[in-house]
Amino acid sequence: MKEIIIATKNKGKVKEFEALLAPLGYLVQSLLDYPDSIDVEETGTTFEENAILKAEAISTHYQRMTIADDSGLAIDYLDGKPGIFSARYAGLAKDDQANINKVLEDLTGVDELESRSARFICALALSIPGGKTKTVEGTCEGYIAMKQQGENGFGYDPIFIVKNLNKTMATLSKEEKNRISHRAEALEKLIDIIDQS
Ligand SMILES: O=c1[nH]c(=O)c2ncn([C@@H]3O[C@H](COP(=O)(O)OP(=O)(O)OP(=O)(O)O)[C@@H](O)[C@H]3O)c2[nH]1
Ligand SMILES: [Mg+2]
Repeated sequence: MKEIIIATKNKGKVKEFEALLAPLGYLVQSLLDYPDSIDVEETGTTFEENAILKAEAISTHYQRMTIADDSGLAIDYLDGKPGIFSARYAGLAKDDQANINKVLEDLTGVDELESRSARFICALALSIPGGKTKTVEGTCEGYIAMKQQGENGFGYDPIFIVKNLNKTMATLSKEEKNRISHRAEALEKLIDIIDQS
């Protein structure tokens, strides 16, 4: 069994990585399995920089192959915000509902769906002890809904309308989300790199 650590404490991400990697024969662990793990500060200025910081710190600490995910929502009308600050947009508490409320408030009066365009971005970094860190990125295009809908997923999923599907990410089953998400796209690219190395 190939073992891999996902350098995250986000339960929503962990579930998605497990669903995507287990069928490929990976035994997935995360920082939820290591509650006393080191804290890595996200001091980078891009998703990619933050993913590298998290992946390298954890792979060095545990001497194991590690993937880190830094991701978020970029809204065109807000010049790319909340961006790398997506998890803490409404404050340090990382409260998904408070973050959703803040985005909906920020877009008050923006009534055309076309003007509410946005994308999810996911940067993944793969760090293998003694090796050179590799990075990839995936995106998922869509629009910010006028109100939230759906219970599935996590984060901003209830207000993110997936382009072409015309429904929010939180109304998709986990299999559907894992076919079209920014995370799935990035992970597909990363698996190709792992297979070649
Ligand atoms: O609706 C969503 N569907 C997604 O698929 C998704 N992916 C990311 N996000 C948002 O972006 C933040 C990441 O910030 P982030 O990469 O720093 O992660 P995090 O702080 O939650 O955990 P960690 O991995 O750093 O431990 C998250 O908290 C979410 O708010 C998403 N929202
Ligand atoms: Mg984080």
